[in-house]
Amino acid sequence: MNYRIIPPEEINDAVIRLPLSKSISNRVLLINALTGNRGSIAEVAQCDDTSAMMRALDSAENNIDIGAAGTAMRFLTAYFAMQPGREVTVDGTERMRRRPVKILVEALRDCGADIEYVGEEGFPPLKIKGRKLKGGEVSLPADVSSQYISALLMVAPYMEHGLRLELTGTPVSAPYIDMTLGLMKQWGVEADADGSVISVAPQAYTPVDFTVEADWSAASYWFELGAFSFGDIKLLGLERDSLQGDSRVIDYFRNFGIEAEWDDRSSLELNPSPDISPRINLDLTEQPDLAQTLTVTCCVLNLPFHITGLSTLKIKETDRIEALCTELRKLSFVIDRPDDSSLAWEGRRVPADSSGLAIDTYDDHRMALAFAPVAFFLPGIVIRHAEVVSKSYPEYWDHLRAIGFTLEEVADDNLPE
Ligand SMILES: O=C(O)C1=C[C@@H](OP(=O)(O)O)[C@@H](O)[C@H](O)C1
Ligand SMILES: C=C(OP(=O)(O)O)C(=O)O
Repeated sequence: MNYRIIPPEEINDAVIRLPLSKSISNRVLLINALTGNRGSIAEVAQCDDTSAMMRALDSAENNIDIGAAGTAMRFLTAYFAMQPGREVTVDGTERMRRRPVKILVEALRDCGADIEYVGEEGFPPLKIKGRKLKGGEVSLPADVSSQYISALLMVAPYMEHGLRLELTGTPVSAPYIDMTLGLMKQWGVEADADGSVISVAPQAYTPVDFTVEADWSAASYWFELGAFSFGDIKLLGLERDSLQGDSRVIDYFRNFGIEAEWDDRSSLELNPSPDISPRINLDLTEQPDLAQTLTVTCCVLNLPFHITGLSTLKIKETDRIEALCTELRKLSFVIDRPDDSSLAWEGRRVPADSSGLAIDTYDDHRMALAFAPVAFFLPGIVIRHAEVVSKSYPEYWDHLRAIGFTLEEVADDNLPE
């Protein structure tokens, strides 16, 4: 399904109830499963990645398909490894088979887990024979994915000797580790974080009642739209003292003239102003999921930028560095890659590609989510495979329609090659 996007003339008093956080939801589902599902969770995010998690946790089958959900792949590998008597094969999409898990598998093996690679060494699918894990002292590189660390930490309380995890290298996505530790604490499990060492003693989670907050990564697309449209947008459901590192989007968008003001605890008003920074320098080591939003925003507002901390982008739903450079070039922007972990733009443009207005999304929800607001500058821009947003934000297109956007379905035959 391809959508041609026609924006309304202006956006006035838009009110958006954001989807719930998929990262929090997938942790809460896992932790609650470890309590025997005795807690009460009001509601979790309803999207592909949480459905994959719920299906896997409910399944008595031996073959578990987690689709494209990175968190589900990593968290469930740890979960099934510590279920004595359970034997499963965990697999996912073609892309999931290219997303590395070796660091996690080796750390779990060090804890006593029995995990084999079914195909290529270092990648899913994984054959897991569950058993009681011993745990103990484990050292692992923290500069590839924080999800390995979150996975180990969440199951650590049930290891015979607990876990003393030593992180080496410069950690990426650190706020997601804090989110994990914060949620474990709400379920009554204490961890001790001391510099690069995190220790969890043997203990058990206490079931609790929990409400999941809205998703700050999803909020970023509305900040972007606010910056492009100059419209008033109110976002509902966000938590002010959030567990999500992507709440830094508030600070980042001040650069683009967006002042965000809390009406009350969970209602955030975006007020655009013309007060825009002439140049953007950002380090996104802690907020990799904002990379597409921020890069696209800089280009469209014609702001030269240097964004660092992007080393993990190549192993996400697609190689996001490659995808961004290719698609932004279609819109005329020539992006530089000073090194493996940064992107820069100094204002160089070429004539827009003749296939110009059709954006490829590469099975990556964030490509569709971040490029759709560009319609405000380029009415009629097409987002190919618009259905990809269901990974984290299935209601996105309905939300755009509700504030006056027109979305026309376009057949593949009517699009450039
Ligand atoms: O733990 C999580 O919920 C996530 C951690 C991050 O991944 P990495 O730690 O692999 O960067 C982030 O990109 C992903 O969307 C969600
Ligand atoms: C990277 C992402 O998700 P995951 O790694 O969980 O697939 C994302 O949602 O941007």
